[in-house]
Amino acid sequence: MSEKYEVQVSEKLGRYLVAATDIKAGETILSDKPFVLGPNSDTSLVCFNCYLPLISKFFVCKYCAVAPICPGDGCPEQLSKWHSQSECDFFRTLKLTKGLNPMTMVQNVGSLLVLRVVLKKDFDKAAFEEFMQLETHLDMRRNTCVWKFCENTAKFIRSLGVLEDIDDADFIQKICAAIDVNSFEVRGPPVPAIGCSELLRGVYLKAALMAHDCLSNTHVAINDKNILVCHASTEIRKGETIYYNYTDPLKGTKLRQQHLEVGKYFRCACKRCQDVSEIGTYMSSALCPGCKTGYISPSCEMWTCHSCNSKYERSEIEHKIQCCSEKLAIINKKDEKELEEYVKNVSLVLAPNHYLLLEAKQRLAGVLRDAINREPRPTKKMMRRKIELCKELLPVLEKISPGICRIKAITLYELHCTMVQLAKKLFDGREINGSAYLDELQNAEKHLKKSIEMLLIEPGNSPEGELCSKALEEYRALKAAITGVLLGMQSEEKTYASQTDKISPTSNVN
Ligand SMILES: C[S@@+](CC[C@H](N)C(=O)[O-])C[C@H]1O[C@@H](n2cnc3c(N)ncnc32)[C@H](O)[C@@H]1O
Repeated sequence: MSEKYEVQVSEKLGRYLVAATDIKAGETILSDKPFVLGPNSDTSLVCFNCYLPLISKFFVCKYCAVAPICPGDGCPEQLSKWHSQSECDFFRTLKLTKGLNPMTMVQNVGSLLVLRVVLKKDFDKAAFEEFMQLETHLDMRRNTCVWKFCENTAKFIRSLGVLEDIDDADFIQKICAAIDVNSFEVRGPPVPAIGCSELLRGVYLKAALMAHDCLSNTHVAINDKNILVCHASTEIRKGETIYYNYTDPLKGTKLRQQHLEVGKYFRCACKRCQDVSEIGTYMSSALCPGCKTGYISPSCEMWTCHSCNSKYERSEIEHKIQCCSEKLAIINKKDEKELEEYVKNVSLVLAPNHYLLLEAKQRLAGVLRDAINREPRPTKKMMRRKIELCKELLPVLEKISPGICRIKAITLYELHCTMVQLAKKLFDGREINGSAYLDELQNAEKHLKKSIEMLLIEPGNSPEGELCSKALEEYRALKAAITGVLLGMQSEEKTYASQTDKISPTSNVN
């Protein structure tokens, strides 16, 4: 199969991918195995072989007697294994020649990923050279705190004696930088029965070349074998740039830009970043204190109302927004009342789709979902509120993540669940008739169908893939319920018709 993309180079983006052909939404653009995958620099201890968190105790590898690994029966069979033969031999030699202690590796687990890259230079030369071509922004990092932090890794790796044939004094700094600028977050394997997992970082040499845009046209998923699959989230025409969103689309422009500047060393100038209204969502805007209906957004040193044109001091508005942000940081985000109170109060200050309000609303929808699932008799009020929240979130998601989008798929699924539950409750309580019940079920079916269309590209055993299987089962059940209601209505009509048939002659006589 010929590649769906080609690599181009520009002064602004460096290397980047463009579509080599027209690509439809949902089509696979590329799949990529990790060049390296491993724990973060600030991680807690994980098994060096399978990356399961080592919570209370660990064993060391029988062969090298250095690498901390899973205790008991060892690593689960189905998980990828990362403690390679060459690494094991390397540790074993160090143990014998320099007395390398397992505790040294335990204390330096944050440097493991860098060490694994260094070991690749001898065992996977071609890929290693490709890795060393990746963007590093080394000059922007030099003498910053991140540089100083990486010096600890450099010192540790030097102490293992693997850099003796390397002349480049910045060798480890380059590797740390290439990992920081190019890696993808990867969910580590979940601890059986507990479910928690460590967040890992993976470098994918093909996928790393995708440029960023806050309105991306791709959807990236990493499966349980750590293979990254990139699909088009919207149609991409031949010659168009393939964009991946490096940052969180649910954050406002200032936060997204800070994240990109600090972690990826560039200033984003995409359509969303250049538009103070954030493509009409007003996700960083406040309510105009003057007209109370318009939204104010920053323009130069002032904040200006889009509706009445009033102007406000930047510091005054930013202080108000900062207070809303600090308040959200301290409230109990598992408490329905606290979240409702926050939404109520902050709605008097912020635009309705401000990212802080959206975060609170998303959390509130989650708290209501848990309560509805937990309670034997959830109230209609709870269900209506959850439906309202999902309906408020969806149009914003449609604007900031057009096409296939994971959060949108989950929100649509949640919306459908509660619509079905509420409709059933109303119908059983004779508060709506069969026809209104049918309408609600059919509307819920549309949302569920849209959700499934997006979830179908998620890897089978990821949480989203599991949601997809559940959604498919529910789709069948919902179809059956709809047919049941239709049949019920038809037989009622027949009964009604046969009753009127019986009545009619009499009526006619009259
Ligand atoms: C993950 S790398 C992408 C591959 C890189 N262009 C290369 O040649 O190796 C991320 C880097 O690409 C550049 N980049 C990506 N998207 C960009 C954008 N929208 N604007 C400016 N620079 C961008 C930045 O230098 C950023 O740090």
